[in-house]
Amino acid sequence: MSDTADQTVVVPESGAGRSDMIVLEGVEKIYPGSTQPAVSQLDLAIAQGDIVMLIGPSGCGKTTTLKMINRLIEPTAGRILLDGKDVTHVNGDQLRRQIGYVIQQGGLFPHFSIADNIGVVPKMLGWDKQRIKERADELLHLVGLEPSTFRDRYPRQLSGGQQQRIGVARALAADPPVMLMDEPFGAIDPITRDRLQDEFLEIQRTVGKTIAFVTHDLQEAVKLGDKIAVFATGRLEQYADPDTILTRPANDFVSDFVGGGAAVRRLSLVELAHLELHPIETDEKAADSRNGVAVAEVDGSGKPVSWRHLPGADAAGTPLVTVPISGSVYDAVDVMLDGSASLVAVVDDEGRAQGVLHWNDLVGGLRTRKGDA
Ligand SMILES: Nc1ncnc2c1ncn2[C@@H]1O[C@H](COP(=O)(O)OP(=O)(O)OP(=O)(O)O)[C@@H](O)[C@H]1O
Repeated sequence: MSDTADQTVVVPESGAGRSDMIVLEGVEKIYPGSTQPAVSQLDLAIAQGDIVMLIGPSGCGKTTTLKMINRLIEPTAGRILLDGKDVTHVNGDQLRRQIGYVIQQGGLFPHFSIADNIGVVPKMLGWDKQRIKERADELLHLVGLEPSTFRDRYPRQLSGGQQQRIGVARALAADPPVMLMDEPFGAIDPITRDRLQDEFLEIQRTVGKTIAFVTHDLQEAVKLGDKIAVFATGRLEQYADPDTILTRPANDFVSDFVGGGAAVRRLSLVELAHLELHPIETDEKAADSRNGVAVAEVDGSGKPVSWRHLPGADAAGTPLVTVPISGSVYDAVDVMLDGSASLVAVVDDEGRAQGVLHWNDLVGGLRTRKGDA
């Protein structure tokens, strides 16, 4: 293609010992009757275990790209390799059994029970009934839905968020190495979406799939992506990790697309577990001998419920809000703004206090990271 000279296509370096699981080489799609390619000369390599977010304006070719990977759409030119094997011309039906696919609103079969929806691919693969049933229950557990409550229901008896969880479970059923996700959380309200994203990351920690994920939402791309591929009409403008996309956009298009607010978006890349937190004390007696330490009142299970003492502030007038240490600074800011609190208690998985983050720390914390970069 003549216009590719200035096209920045950065093939990511694979981590040590990791190979590229999905490789697109010179892939192109020209729809019948169209003169312009919907996707043009696309080179993209996705390393094993990575989540790559495909983002860009409406009509730029994200869904076309995704569907070429599982050959729901046939490329007009180029090669697609899965785990090193050229799959450009293998049987499409067989290929799709090895690739999980999740679409908006789950795409569940309305007349199939939840267990049967999850079991669609295993059934096609000839698994026996008992194995399919056990797998459905295992996956319901994994996506946080109680099997005895949900396995015999029908999709219409589930909320949008629950249907989306089933969509993920169904895609994982035959344990495919690769998952394609087309705006899976697009039709979900923001609070549920946030929770589904957290659960999705948690599941990914367990299953370690290689994932191509289409989204419209830059915040979602930054939160979930190991890498982000930014598309303009039919072509890839930048392919890099979220921090690079936000801080070093490759060109004006990416810069305009990212827009303002990059500093706020970067907050979701700073993990609370990596910050030095202020100490918190929950034992009043121990705290008596230590000045300058926040002291929280705890309930019977050791979870902080209110402030007893705050250095330099009125403990009685300050609400105690908490954020899990697995979260990001973005989550901490969200909790503080939501609770009108100038500080937040960071808690572990059991809800026990680990430390305190102050509103005033935020600027300092980010400055440190910027200095590192
Ligand atoms: N079946 C089709 N026949 C002809 N043109 C198509 C077909 N499907 C998509 N297109 C065109 O190809 C281009 C890319 O579409 P695609 O759906 O891949 O974009 P997208 O980035 O996923 O868009 P959106 O964000 O709006 O979902 C668009 O111009 C679209 O009109």
